[in-house]
Amino acid sequence: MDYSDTFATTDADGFEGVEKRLEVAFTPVDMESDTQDGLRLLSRPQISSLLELAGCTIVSELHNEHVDSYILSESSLFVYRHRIILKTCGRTQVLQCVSLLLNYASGLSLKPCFCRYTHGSFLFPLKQPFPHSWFEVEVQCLDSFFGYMDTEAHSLDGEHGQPAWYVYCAAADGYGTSIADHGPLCTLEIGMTFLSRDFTRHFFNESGRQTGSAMTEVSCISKIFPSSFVLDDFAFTPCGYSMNAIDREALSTIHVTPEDTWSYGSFEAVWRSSHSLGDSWQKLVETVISIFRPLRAVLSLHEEAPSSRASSCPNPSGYVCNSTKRKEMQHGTVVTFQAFHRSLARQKKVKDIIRDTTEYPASCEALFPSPHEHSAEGA
Ligand SMILES: C[S@@+](CC[C@H](N)C(=O)[O-])C[C@H]1O[C@@H](n2cnc3c(N)ncnc32)[C@H](O)[C@@H]1O
Repeated sequence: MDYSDTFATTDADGFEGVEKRLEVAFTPVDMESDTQDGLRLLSRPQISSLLELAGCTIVSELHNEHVDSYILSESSLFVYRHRIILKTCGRTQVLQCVSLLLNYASGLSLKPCFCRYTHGSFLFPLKQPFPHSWFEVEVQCLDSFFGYMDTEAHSLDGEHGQPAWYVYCAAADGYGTSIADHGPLCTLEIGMTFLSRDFTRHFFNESGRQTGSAMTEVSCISKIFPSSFVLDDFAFTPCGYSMNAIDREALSTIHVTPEDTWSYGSFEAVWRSSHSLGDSWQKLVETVISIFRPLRAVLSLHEEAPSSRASSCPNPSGYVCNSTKRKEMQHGTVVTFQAFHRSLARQKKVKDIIRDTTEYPASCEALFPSPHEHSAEGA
């Protein structure tokens, strides 16, 4: 089928789907000043001011007893009692809001104890605004806020030695030992480029009448989540899709940029696990990749309670792994990075690959690592 008449684009210069992800964890200045709600006491005007500095706005929201979840014009925001995760794409300037965030947190008697900043290789790096075109400059900017902690920055190589994943971490003294108290977190991020057209065709909405939930169903994204997750999905006009899903403290977020020339999709999941993960997250990766069917995918797993054995993902079916890196961070957490590409054996023609109609998995119920076995302490 020829889709050329169906597809539209929103930006003749190309949309940068690759997100910049900033996570900051806080601790009370002293025990007396600790509150039940912590960062969740930030007012809507305060949140809007932070987002304005980054260059985005709220388009939808969802709340439960642990987390406030927002879909943004450019990706997502999650606010927990002691942790904030802000993920933005396009030409947003996520680091521009750090100063104000620390200010607001200080007003709530909270001080930062951990920061992690990550992103994949941008599709259009030189179109990124300051300080995002160069990782070294981003690191300088982050150090200006968090440099008094233990910091480290790494570029992890993908195919042909090209940097493919960037990670910056800052941790206050004692953060490593406090992980057991706050409950170790696992964060899985997958970035996928050149998505199958059979997948991306579901995310065009020129009439503005398509709903996010219809896109979630028809694309099979709904199959990723057990029924315990509450989904908030949003269809952009004329194209594009974002979704946040929450289940108690666990979160997941998916974003799709479907435009042909710069198609990009991302999947993220954050959950608590003080136990060995088994192979649940690996099955989840297989499922996500079988639904998005990208030509290339990069994966990062950040474990606060790393298992003694290396946690890497076996090749999803039809894919080859061309890079696996494991980095032990100073404060005891571990990042595993992997890069995959579609197997050459299946690459008859790029045209055939992007039109491939591989069957979707029947159901992915119960693959998602369960957050229920862990404490209900705020993240
Ligand atoms: C849904 S957002 C999410 C991008 C995300 N980081 C990803 O993984 O692709 C981007 C998509 O929505 C489209 N879009 C439409 N209106 C938009 C808007 N007002 N702001 C940002 N993106 C918009 C973009 O062209 C693009 O296809």
